[in-house]
Amino acid sequence: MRSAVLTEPETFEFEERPRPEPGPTDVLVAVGRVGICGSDVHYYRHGRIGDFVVENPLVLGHESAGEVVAVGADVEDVAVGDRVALEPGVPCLDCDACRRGEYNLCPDVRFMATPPIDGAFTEYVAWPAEFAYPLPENVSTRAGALCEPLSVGLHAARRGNVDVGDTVLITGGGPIGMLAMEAARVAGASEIILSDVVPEKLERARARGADATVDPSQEDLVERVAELTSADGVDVVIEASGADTAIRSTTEVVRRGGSIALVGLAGEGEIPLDTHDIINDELDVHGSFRFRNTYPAAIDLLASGDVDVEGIIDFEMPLSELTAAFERTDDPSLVKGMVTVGD
Ligand SMILES: NC(=O)c1ccc[n+]([C@@H]2O[C@H](COP(=O)([O-])OP(=O)(O)OC[C@H]3O[C@@H](n4cnc5c(N)ncnc54)[C@H](O)[C@@H]3O)[C@@H](O)[C@H]2O)c1
Ligand SMILES: C[C@@H](O)[C@H](N)C(=O)O
Repeated sequence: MRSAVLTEPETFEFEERPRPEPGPTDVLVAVGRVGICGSDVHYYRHGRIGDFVVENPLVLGHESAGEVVAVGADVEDVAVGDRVALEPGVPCLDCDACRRGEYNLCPDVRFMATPPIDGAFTEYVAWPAEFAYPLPENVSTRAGALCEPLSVGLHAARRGNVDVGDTVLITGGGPIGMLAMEAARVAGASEIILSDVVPEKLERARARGADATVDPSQEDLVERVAELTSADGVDVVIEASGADTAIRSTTEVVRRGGSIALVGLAGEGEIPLDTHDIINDELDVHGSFRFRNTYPAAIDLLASGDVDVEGIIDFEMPLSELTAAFERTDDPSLVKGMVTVGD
């Protein structure tokens, strides 16, 4: 099979590799669509993200879906011919975190495209059947691939305790912010404000249902949110930009007793937050790391049409043009690039 392998920063080489053999509890999937995530681009540019260093050639891509072409002897719930979305993180299911149900916090998780685990920019992937979710007929393979960033958004909305009638501010209108917006809406938010510094992203957010948008490079975010909320502040902030200024402002734009979900990763982890605000205003500040138990909900929401993920896709390019596809994601006005594999 043909695999696109990151051999050094900014270099993909196409290698012929043996098609993987599914183990007894695995499915073999002919990959159909793979989204390009910011973390893929970061590995492509820099060869590392923090302590995760690409030391050996690595296949990137962790937002994937495709068709099952073989199943292991013990697989019962997934069949050849099923189209499936692949959940990219496979935890040990035996440690304390896994036993608590917080499997996204498993220290031994094997996560696609996180060194040394290969991802999905390749023709076939063998993956545990438990983490391959069949897609109903009315959910496309490309939507299935985006169950992954949708899951990040769903988990963030859960971590932020978004409730019916809430006003929610989402800072950052990249794929995660856009899909956190979908998640907040289905969780019951009645008003959603989205901030970004790129005008096209704000336009896109309004077209996708944001009630108001703010460009913090042009206007004061705290003042604008105060205007929009009659000075109370929002019930929930989902921080999905990773920008220092946006992270700092979370405690100022949220109402007393409100909640903050921090998703965006800043260049440096240490960012001052006003602890007096957090204490005096009884703010709930939650980290939001990847996701857990979200794929079934993501697929149901796609099947019912309650959320849209395909509308964030700006372009599709074939695996053979992977370098050009990665280069294209540099355009700040674009939200999501998608790679087609196979037919
Ligand atoms: N916690 C997790 O599990 C998790 C998972 C996926 C991504 N992430 C992180 O979430 C963040 C968002 O991911 P993405 O893929 O959407 O990234 P992205 O870079 O595509 O989007 C970030 C957006 O924030 C905007 N932005 C920049 N400065 C801003 C500011 N001051 N205020 C508001 N918006 C601003 C950018 O214009 C961009 O549209 C990244 O930091 C990423 O590393 C975290
Ligand atoms: C969750 C996933 O999308 C993210 N890029 C990560 O590697 O953690």
